[in-house]
Amino acid sequence: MAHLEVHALGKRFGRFVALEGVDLAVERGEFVVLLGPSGCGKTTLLRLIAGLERQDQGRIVHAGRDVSALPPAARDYGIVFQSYALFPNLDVAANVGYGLGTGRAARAAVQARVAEMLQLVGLPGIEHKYPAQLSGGQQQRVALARALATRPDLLLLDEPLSALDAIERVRLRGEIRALQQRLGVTTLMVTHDQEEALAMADRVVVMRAGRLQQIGTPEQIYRQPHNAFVADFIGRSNLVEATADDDGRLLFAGSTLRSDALLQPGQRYRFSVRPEDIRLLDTLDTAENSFWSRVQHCEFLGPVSLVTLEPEGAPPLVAQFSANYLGARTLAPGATLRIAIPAERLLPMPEAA
Ligand SMILES: Nc1ncnc2c1ncn2[C@@H]1O[C@H](COP(=O)(O)OP(=O)(O)OP(=O)(O)O)[C@@H](O)[C@H]1O
Repeated sequence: MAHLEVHALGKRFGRFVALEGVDLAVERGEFVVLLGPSGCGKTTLLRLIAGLERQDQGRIVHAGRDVSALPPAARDYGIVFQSYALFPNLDVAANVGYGLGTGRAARAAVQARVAEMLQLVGLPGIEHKYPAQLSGGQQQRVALARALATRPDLLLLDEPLSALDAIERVRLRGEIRALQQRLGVTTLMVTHDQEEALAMADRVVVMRAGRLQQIGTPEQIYRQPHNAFVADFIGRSNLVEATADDDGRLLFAGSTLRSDALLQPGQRYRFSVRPEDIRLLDTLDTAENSFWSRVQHCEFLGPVSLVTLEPEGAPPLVAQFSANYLGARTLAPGATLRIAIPAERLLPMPEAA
């Protein structure tokens, strides 16, 4: 049995179906990220697990206990929200110690635990500051300290980084991941930022319109997307359509391309091709899977360039070439290039889940 299990969970708001048939199993100590576009239901799923919202269908089992009908206080989790939900009129010590009990007897233990938690999140000695005196990143570290102070068995993070600036976001995501690994606390985080999800998660759950699309490691989600939605949502991707000939090779841009997959003659296929998987060849190179393309547009981004290519008789493709890879070559609009897509990168997309 997994540490946290969600079975056939469903939630409606009036006639709107926010979640439908959601099944999820999170192992002890795992960091699982719920990822999807705005409105796909990821926050609703987190709130159901927290007991802040009640499901219409299905069950939630945490550490072998059915918590589906329990109020939030009877469940065993700590939570961090997007906006710094600290009490503005309480100092940091009182915020972090909030759930730790009161009374004279507990005082010394609470003080020690607060100090330990602040040390843990890299902010020792700020007990007497008030939230308004802290930066956004510091406030989220304090919120994290508060969420973990009671030694919860589950940590729930609802877009904890999205209100921070880009540099602080990257720094704090590394800190949260390191802390989670050190404590071994089972964690579920919501984000709409795919880079954040890939960087932090053991497994990513991709959601769309209230349904799960794919669950897998960051590598699986990126390299073997189950459908076009996942391929497009995670990273950039070109959708290439081509028909297999009698030999199971693809007719594309005046060339025949080989795929590592077994293709049925006469059948039309869709492939997701990552921009970084497109190769730029020397003009005279007639390597396997190569074809001509005209440069429509080149976007210089520093370490990489994004180049929009027009293969003959096919929709445009976006390729990504690193500065090192391009060397001294400049890709002027209108230039004709020899391009290749490796056979192992031409794997047909299964249809929508
Ligand atoms: N209390 C509510 N009453 C009515 N509709 C709601 C309520 N909460 C959420 N919804 C709707 O349910 C859908 C899913 O909301 P949810 O907040 O789970 O999405 P999300 O994937 O977290 O998106 P976002 O990143 O924008 O928060 C949205 O269309 C939202 O408008």
